[in-house]
Amino acid sequence: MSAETITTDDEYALELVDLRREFGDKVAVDDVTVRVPRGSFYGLVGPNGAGKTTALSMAVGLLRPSSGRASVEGIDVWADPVAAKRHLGVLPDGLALPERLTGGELLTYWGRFRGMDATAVASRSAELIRILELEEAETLGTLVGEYSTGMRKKIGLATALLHAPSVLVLDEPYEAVDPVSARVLTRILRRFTASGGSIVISSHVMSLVEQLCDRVAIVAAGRVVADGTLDEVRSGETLEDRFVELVGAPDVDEEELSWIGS
Ligand SMILES: Nc1ncnc2c1ncn2[C@@H]1O[C@H](COP(=O)(O)OP(=O)(O)OP(=O)(O)O)[C@@H](O)[C@H]1O
Repeated sequence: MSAETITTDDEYALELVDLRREFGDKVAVDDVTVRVPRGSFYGLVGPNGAGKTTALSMAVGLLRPSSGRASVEGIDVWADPVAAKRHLGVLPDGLALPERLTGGELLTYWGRFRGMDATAVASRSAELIRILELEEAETLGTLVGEYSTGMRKKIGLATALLHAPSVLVLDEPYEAVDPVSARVLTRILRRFTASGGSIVISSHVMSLVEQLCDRVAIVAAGRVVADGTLDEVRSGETLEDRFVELVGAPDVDEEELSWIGS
């Protein structure tokens, strides 16, 4: 799998500028600016409800921003979504999949829908299914609707990779994935960046982000509270300590929740 060659001079694979999204009175994403340099492995971290999924959804053309702009490889996602999406592989949150297809059928459908050549779809699908350890399910004719949570995540990743995009945007790619598959996934993602591709992941697992990402943004209450290289953001601490320091953690007094276990 090699990342597609990009001809634009733009130095950013993904650029979000003053992105904002309101839901009624709630400001979910509050003028967020994030720049992902080409070839980087970028981690977006933040507590539950911080606005990560909302920001990423706007970045990839799934959710219209209230204001601001998003571009992929220099192409405005909302002005020219078809061109921008050609460069993008996306694993959205709560991925809706055709439930009545097997994993292999889903990849075939997806690849052909994207206008890929049938031979390339067949060989890449078989490779992805084997590498992501979905072969047995395929042999048994297991439908995607019968997949476990982790298997759904893996077939979702396969759809994101199939057309060899240059930018991957993956919302919680490791969630519910077993340790063996996680290693495989890490190998795939590392190879992707080594061949020039760019990746943005959201994650709650700080150790994983420290291990994988060279750049990080911490998002809290819809705003970026720190961003830069991993070392800049950590500033001599662990990412988890820095995260808790910036985001804050509520105290739990001795008396509180005393009914638990009573
Ligand atoms: N469709 C929606 N309608 C109303 N509010 C929404 C909608 N989607 C998100 N929100 C709100 O926007 C805020 C940000 O949500 P978002 O899902 O982006 O957070 P997140 O950082 O991805 O959280 P998590 O880590 O729990 O997945 C939350 O307060 C959420 O309730």
